[in-house]
Amino acid sequence: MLKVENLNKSFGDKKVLVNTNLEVEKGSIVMIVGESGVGKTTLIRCLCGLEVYDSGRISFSHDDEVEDKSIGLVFQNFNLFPHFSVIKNITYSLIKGRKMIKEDAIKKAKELIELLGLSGLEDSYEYQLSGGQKQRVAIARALAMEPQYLCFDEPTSALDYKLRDSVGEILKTVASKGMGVIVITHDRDFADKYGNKIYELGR
Ligand SMILES: Nc1ncnc2c1ncn2[C@@H]1O[C@H](COP(=O)(O)OP(=O)(O)OP(=O)(O)O)[C@@H](O)[C@H]1O
Repeated sequence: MLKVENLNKSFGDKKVLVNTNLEVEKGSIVMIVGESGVGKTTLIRCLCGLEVYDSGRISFSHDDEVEDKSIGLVFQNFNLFPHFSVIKNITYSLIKGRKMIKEDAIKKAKELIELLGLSGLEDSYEYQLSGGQKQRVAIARALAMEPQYLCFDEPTSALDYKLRDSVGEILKTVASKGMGVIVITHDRDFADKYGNKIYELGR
C-alpha cells in the first residue's frame, strides 16, 4: 500500500497541500477530485518525485512483497516523443534507461501494443495518431516500466466524450494486473463509475 501522511507543499507564500493524507491499495483505483487549483497535480507530482514536498511522509507498507517504490505517471498531454515511432516511444526508456536488450524491449512493447489495442500502429508517429491512440501509447510506455503504482492526470479531459468508458476499462485492466491506480479527474460521474475510492482534495 502507498501511504501519504500529512503532506505539505507551498509555492512561496502559497500553501497548496496542507496535511494531505492518501492511501492507495494495490489493485485498486483511487480518484482524486477537487476544484481547480486545490493541488491535485501538485500531489501526484510529489508522488512521482517531480516536485519536492516541504514536510510529511510518502511510504510503502509491507504488503508490497518486493519493496519497489516505483510510481509512474501518464501526463495530461501525453508527452510522447514526436520524432519517435510508437514502438520506439515504448522501448526507448527500457533500452536506454533499463539497459534491456533491444529484442526483449520490442517483445514487451508488442505485448503492450496488443493489450492496448494499438496493433498496426507500431511504425506511426504522434502526428498520425488520434488523441485516444496517443493516450494509449503513453499508457503503454508507462506500463513498460512496470511501476507498482500508476498516476493519470486528467485522463479523460483531452478525449472525445465517448472514449471516456474505454479509458475507464483501461484503468480497470491496469488495476487488475495488481498495480495501484491514482487518477485526477474533474469528471465526477467517471470517478463514481470507476473509482474504488474517491478523495476530495479541499482548500
Ligand atoms: N511550479 C509552481 N510554481 C508556483 N505555483 C505553482 C506551481 N505549480 C502549481 N502552482 C500553484 O499551485 C496551485 C495548485 O496547482 P495544481 O496544478 O496542483 O492544481 P490542480 O488542482 O491540479 O488544478 P487544475 O484542476 O486546474 O489542474 C495553483 O494555485 C497553482 O498556480
